[in-house]
Amino acid sequence: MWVQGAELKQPLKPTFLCNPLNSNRTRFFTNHYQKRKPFVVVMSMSTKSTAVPIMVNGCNGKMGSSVIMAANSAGLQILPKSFGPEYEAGNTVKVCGNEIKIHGPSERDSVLASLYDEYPNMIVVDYTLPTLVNDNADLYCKVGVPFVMGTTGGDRDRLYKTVDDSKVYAVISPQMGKQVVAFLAAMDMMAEQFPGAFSGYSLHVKESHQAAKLDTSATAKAVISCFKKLGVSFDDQIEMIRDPKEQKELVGVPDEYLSGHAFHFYYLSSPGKTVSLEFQHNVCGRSIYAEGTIDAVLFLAEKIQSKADKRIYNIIDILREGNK
Ligand SMILES: NC(=O)C1=CN([C@@H]2O[C@H](COP(=O)(O)OP(=O)(O)OC[C@H]3O[C@@H](n4cnc5c(N)ncnc54)[C@H](O)[C@@H]3O)[C@@H](O)[C@H]2O)C=CC1
Ligand SMILES: O=C(O)C1=N[C@H](C(=O)O)C[C@H](O)C1
Repeated sequence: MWVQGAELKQPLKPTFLCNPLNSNRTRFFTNHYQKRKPFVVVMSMSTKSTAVPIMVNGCNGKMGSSVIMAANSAGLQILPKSFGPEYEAGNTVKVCGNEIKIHGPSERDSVLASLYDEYPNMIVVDYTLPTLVNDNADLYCKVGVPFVMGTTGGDRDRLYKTVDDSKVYAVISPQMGKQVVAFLAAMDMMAEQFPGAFSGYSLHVKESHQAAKLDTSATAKAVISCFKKLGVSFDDQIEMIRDPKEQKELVGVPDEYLSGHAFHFYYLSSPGKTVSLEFQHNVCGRSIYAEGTIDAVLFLAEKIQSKADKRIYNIIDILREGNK
């Protein structure tokens, strides 16, 4: 990893962008990256390669296919079966050169049990739908197969309880982008260090995601909970932008990323509106999450091998251990 500083002539507004030119690298830029000299942090994806077998559920979705592409590069073994909707059951799809058979909801249990029998060191990666989170996690826990849950939504308390009760190893994170998670962790530390520091301030939050995203940003909700600990009152709705025309015109999403982006804006203002602070983290494409997911798989494989006592992890655990 290398870090290069550049003189900042305007206040720092952290903006996160995937570097579209190189899927294995990501960059932190100050705001308006096209116009200003960047303050750049470049991180290379882990080069550690191991043939951990993974089953990617939702393999032909945006995240599923990005994970498979990253898994190919990392040398993981992609198992040839995936959960999908009933109407796709029996189809074989080709994802980044891997032929994968889709299995519908009615055959999930037997397919997973026999696959786990054949590949006892397999790990499941789940990027399906918010409505499937709990049913899928229940099944992974029933069979006893470790998993990485990237899918957002569902009943999160129930999810953690199921995994905790089953003692299955899992990484659960609605945000797999390690650099975005680092920002979230910093917010959390700020909230712990300075509870109430923004007492009386009001907050407006705007998020833009591809039109197909069904739920409100889980990341925005996590950032808001930190602001609340800092004393900010937030009884407003998160402003969700799902219309591609607005995405281009209001928040400047590049055309090529209308189908896959995550832009987040947080506007804080003091009582009387004499002080304002703004934060944003903007991601184009899926590679940041796919790379974080591969790191999560490798991390989990190590934890399983070392028979770690702790069973449930998040991306902050991975960031911490990766930085030792
Ligand atoms: N944790 C993270 O960092 C990130 C999480 N996400 C979350 O991942 C999830 C998927 O996102 P995308 O890939 O963008 O969505 P997508 O719509 O492109 O993919 C969804 C996939 O689920 C599959 N699916 C539909 N019905 C199914 C069923 N009954 N059983 C199994 N699979 C079924 C679809 O065939 C498709 O492959 C969403 O919850 C999203 O919020 C997305 C990006 C990053
Ligand atoms: O669906 C997405 O795209 C994303 N979902 C996650 C969320 O809801 O926070 C992470 C990121 O925003 C992309």
